[in-house]
Amino acid sequence: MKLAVIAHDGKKAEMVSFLNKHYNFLHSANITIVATGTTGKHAQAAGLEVQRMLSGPQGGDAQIAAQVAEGLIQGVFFFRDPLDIHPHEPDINMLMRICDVHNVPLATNPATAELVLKGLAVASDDNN
Ligand SMILES: O=C(CO)COP(=O)(O)O
Repeated sequence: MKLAVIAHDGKKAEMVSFLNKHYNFLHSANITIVATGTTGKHAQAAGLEVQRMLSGPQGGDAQIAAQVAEGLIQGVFFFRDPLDIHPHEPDINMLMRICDVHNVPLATNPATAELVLKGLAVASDDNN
């Protein structure tokens, strides 16, 4: 299973601490993590293993949306900063729309992401 993680600048620290907190589960459940460029750089600097796409404003959100549309990504954790403006707002909206079009779980804050991970843990227990 592949999960995408994306965080706006004001939320990158929260994303790294979220991933650290859940790394054992993600690793043991064989979940591959793909990230937009700078989010991925922060995660790698914290010692986490992630695949990096382009930075969000350079097309990283669009690359992740394409993988969602192709059925290659099964969940998206997108910690958005609602208090900041983003030059690539159309790409952000497009990624969220594509998740809805393809019924792919999309968590836009850590509280929802926790619940999604709990659901994945239950699903992976059921499969074992
Ligand atoms: O801008 C982003 C999401 O819209 C995130 O991109 P970065 O991880 O490259 O900062």
